[in-house]
Parts: sequence; C-alpha cells; structure tokens
Amino acid sequence: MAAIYQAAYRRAALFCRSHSTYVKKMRYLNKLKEDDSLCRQAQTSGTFYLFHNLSPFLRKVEEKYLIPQLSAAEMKRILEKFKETEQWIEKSVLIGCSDEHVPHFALDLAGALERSVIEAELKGSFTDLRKALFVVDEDSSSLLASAQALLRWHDSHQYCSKTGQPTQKNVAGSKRVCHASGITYYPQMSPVVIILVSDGSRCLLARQPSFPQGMYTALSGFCDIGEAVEETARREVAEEVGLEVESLWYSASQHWPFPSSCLMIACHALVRGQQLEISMNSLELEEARWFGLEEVMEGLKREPKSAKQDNGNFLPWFPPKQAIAHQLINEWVKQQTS
Ligand SMILES: NC(=O)c1ccc[n+]([C@@H]2O[C@H](COP(=O)([O-])OP(=O)(O)OC[C@H]3O[C@@H](n4cnc5c(N)ncnc54)[C@H](O)[C@@H]3O)[C@@H](O)[C@H]2O)c1
Ligand SMILES: [Mg+2]
Repeated sequence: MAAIYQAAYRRAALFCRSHSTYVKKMRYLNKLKEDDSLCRQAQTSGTFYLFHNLSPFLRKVEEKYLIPQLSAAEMKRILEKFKETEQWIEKSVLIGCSDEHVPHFALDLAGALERSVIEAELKGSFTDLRKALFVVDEDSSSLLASAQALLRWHDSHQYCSKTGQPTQKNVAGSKRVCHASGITYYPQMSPVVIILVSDGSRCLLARQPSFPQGMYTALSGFCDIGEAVEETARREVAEEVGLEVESLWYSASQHWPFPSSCLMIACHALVRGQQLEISMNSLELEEARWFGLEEVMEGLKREPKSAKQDNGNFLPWFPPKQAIAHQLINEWVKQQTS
C-alpha cells in the first residue's frame, strides 16, 4: 500500500516540478518579447532554425528527417564565411525556448545567401513546408508550422497599411510598429471552423476540386467578421451542404499554416433527423456524401499510395494524423464503437 502512495507522491511531485518549469519558461519568453535588449542578448546564446523563402532546412539522417538547430557561433561563422553581415541575425524571430531557457529563433536567409550554398555547407536541404510537416516528428511539425507562419507574417507586413511607411519589428518579432502613425501590428491568424457532421450513425465528408484524388475531409470555413464559432459552424454547414445543425460540441484546436496561418477550431455536429438530404454547393465542393462506420474505418487505414484502383478510380482516404480533421474522424469512430 505504502508503495502505491509513494508512487502517487512521486507523480504529484513530478507534476509540480514540471508545472513550475513550464510557468518559468512562459514568463521568460514573455519577458523576451517585451524587452528588446534582453532579447538581443538572448540572440547571442540562442539556437537558430533556418528557412529559405519560407522553406525549412531539414537534414536526413538514416531514414529520419531532423531539423538542425544552429548555435549563435555557428550562425556567425556561416554569415562571415559567405561575407554577409551579422546584421542578418536581427531579422530572426523568437519561436520558443528550452526548459533550460536556451531561446530558439527562426531566420529566413533568402536575400542573404544562395539556397544551394547553405545546403552544401550544412548538408541538408530546404524543403517545402507541405512536405516537411509530414516527415518530421509531431513536436517538430508544430514548431515548423508556427515558425514559418511568423516569418511569413513579417515578410508580408513590411509597410504600414495606413501611412505606407516601413514598419519596424521588435527584436523578438512579436510585433511591428509604424513610427509615423504609432500603429502597432501583431501577428494574425484567421479563425476557421472545421465541423464533422453526423446523423448519429453516419458522418459527412466532402471533397474540394483542388484536393488530391480520393481524399475526403470534414467541412470547414473561415469565420466571417463578428461571428461566433457556433454561428460559423451553422452557416458553413448550411452553405456547403444545405443541412441544419442541431447540436454542436467542441473537440480541439490546431494552428494550420496553409494557405497562411489559420486557427482551426474543430467541432462535432449533429444534424436534424428529418432532414438528411445533402444539397451540395458545387461552387465550393466537388462531392459531399454520407460515410458509414465501416467505410470510415477502412479509409483511416488507407495510405494515399494504395488508394488508386486498377480501373483508375480512387478509394476514399482521409487527411494524415497531423491534420485536426484526422483527429475528428478518429473521435467519431471511437464514439460509434464505444
Ligand atoms: N488541418 C485540417 O485538418 C484542415 C481541414 C480542412 C481545411 N483546412 C484549412 O481550412 C481552411 C479553410 O477551409 P475552406 O477552404 O473550406 O474555407 P471556406 O469554405 O471558407 O472557403 C474558402 C474561401 O473563403 C474565402 N475567405 C474568407 N475569409 C478568408 C480568409 N481569411 N483567408 C482566405 N480565404 C478566405 C475565400 O474566398 C476562400 O476561397 C483552408 O485553408 C484549409 O487549408 C484544414
Ligand atoms: Mg469550406
């Protein structure tokens, strides 16, 4: 019995310790965002993730893709070797820190150094984010997605939209200021609601014409200005498939970097029993239909590569586990089978 209590005590102690590590880390990051001189100093002891034209730098080691972190000294060496000034470090943005408070920065070297030159020097390659996200581990993929989103935001917010004057980033890159108008700009995400509609025993999945062949996913749509999440969900389901949502419950959320920084808010929805006929909006969708449990379970197991049949048709497959749509579909299967 005593051993059980000891184990519980150890778990509780561990929780408290990790909790306080987390709190300290968040407070340190917040300080770096607010204090330019502290952040500038942190750049000299931090590590750097490299991008080129928004493509992250990856290195393949055996069968694994890793994202190398360069030390500040290594960054300095490379910039000097290729006759670039250290000023480039100023363009980096803060993307996190380790539990030991080693800050992590992301830096896009397009404009400073040729892509192939860095690739040869560091023995890796700049990889399109659409591929990179799916070959690295889960933690690395969310780090790459948010780092790229922040770099993209800075790249497209160089000028004040009111005065047309250049904006200046703070050292951490958590904001940009127009000194002519005094306006401060903060990085933005567009909220999108993704809804897995069910009638109780089937779920509704759809395709847009631009999707890879055979891929189906849950319905989704950008929030209109002024809308609550519930209103967006009801409107999108009505607009895209002509059904009325009866009840809605939240599942989880995810940052999604395509086409640029969306906050995906994932929900399950039940539609009214009497009214299950889909009336698809063919301007937005190519196909929308009900899927039974068995077909969904098979689709979850299917790899895109194995979806093509001999007759040229494609069997249904669903987004990979990195996409929140996958989680919604998985949860629905669990609800049906529990
Ligand atoms: N991670 C996932 O699991 C997952 C699954 C499905 C969709 N998504 C993402 O959700 C996003 C939205 O889905 P959708 O295409 O169904 O949306 P949607 O049904 O709202 O239609 C897209 C259209 O909305 C308009 N629009 C309105 N506000 C916009 C904004 N802020 N940015 C861009 N376009 C805007 C544009 O005309 C665009 O063509 C897509 O970018 C997609 O990548 C992610
Ligand atoms: Mg949509």
